[in-house]
Amino acid sequence: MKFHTEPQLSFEQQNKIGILLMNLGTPDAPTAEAVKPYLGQFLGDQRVVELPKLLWQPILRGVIMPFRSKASAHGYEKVWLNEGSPLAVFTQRQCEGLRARLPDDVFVEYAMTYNKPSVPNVLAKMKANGVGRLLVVPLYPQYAASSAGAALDKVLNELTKQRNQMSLRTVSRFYNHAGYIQAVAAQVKAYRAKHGAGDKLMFSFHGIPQFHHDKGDPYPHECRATAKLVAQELGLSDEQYIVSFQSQFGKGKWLTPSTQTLFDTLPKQGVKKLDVVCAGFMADCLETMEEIAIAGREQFHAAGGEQFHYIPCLNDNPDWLDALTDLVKDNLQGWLQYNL
Ligand SMILES: C=CC1=C(C)c2cc3[nH]c(cc4nc(cc5[nH]c(cc1n2)c(C)c5CCC(=O)O)C(CCC(=O)O)=C4C)c(C)c3C=C
Ligand SMILES: [Fe+2]
Ligand SMILES: [Fe+2]
Repeated sequence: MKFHTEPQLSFEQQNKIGILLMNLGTPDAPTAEAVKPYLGQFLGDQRVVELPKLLWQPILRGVIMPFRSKASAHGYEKVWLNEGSPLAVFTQRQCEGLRARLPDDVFVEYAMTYNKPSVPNVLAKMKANGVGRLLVVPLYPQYAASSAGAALDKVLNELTKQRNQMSLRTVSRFYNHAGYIQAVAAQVKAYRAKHGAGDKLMFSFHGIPQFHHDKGDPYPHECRATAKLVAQELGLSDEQYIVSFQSQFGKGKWLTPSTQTLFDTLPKQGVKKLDVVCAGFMADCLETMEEIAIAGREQFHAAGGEQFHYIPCLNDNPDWLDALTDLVKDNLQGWLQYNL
């Protein structure tokens, strides 16, 4: 059947408000077997790798998936928590924190763009519980087609299959939301008060291919705007902070300056004490815990750096959960007041 059968609920029971938090997704276990299908889904998405399927799929399946899944699994092993993958653990805690801060009749869930919990399954659960009005919040403050765009695609695609389509609102970005900015600034301030401030504060954001931006993806502008606002909140001058882009994938040109290049060059330019904050990641994950806090630290010290401080992501920080609640409530305007 092209369109789903609707759950057997009375007309009056089908108008609940649902909040869907979204993040990228992560493997089920830190093993090559578990990483392989996850990478296949992720890198098979044309939002992420914009190559024709016929050209890319054989390279992905034949070369990338077998080799990269082994290398990535070693990385995941180093950061895996008792409860599971950090990204999944922190996203789940954010979901619980938001649920606790909203009225009981608002249905709060999270889904992942890749792997599980999948959008089709979570939306089916929401439908069964009477959700008729949906607010989607991808947990990426800065919009990139390859992150928030890919997440929203999954929701929009599911709506094309619903017989009684949900009313839909999306928060495609919140890079300048005051509560988010203040929560990041407070996190940096608290860390520096405890451990001392470095010579520079690095804002390291996940990179994207340069051509995505050239074709209209606003992502780097939003990253720089966030960094500027946080720096202002902290009273930092332009010389006291730097914005860079990490996690380059493949051989094409990505956004610059590259975080990994700066780990090599900054000590030679006299920056011996570096503080790094990954303000574009709402949850610590492989890319922050392994690539920055472990590999980045080693690289910085090998290049002559003396002190490397990694400032954790907001994760389940209550300031951030309060800000997320405000962001959600702002975007529910009208919905909370009226039972349409
Ligand atoms: C801001 C969010 C992200 C953007 C934009 C983004 C773009 C992007 N990523 C890749 C390739 C990989 N990313 C990987 C992991 C990963 N990426 C993000 C976020 C963004 N990616 C997160 C939160 C994570 C961590 C997931 C976890 O389980 O902890 C990986 C997989 C791991 C690895 O093998 O390194 C790849 C691959 C591309 C190509 C891209 C833009 C086009
Ligand atoms: Fe990524
Ligand atoms: Fe630009």
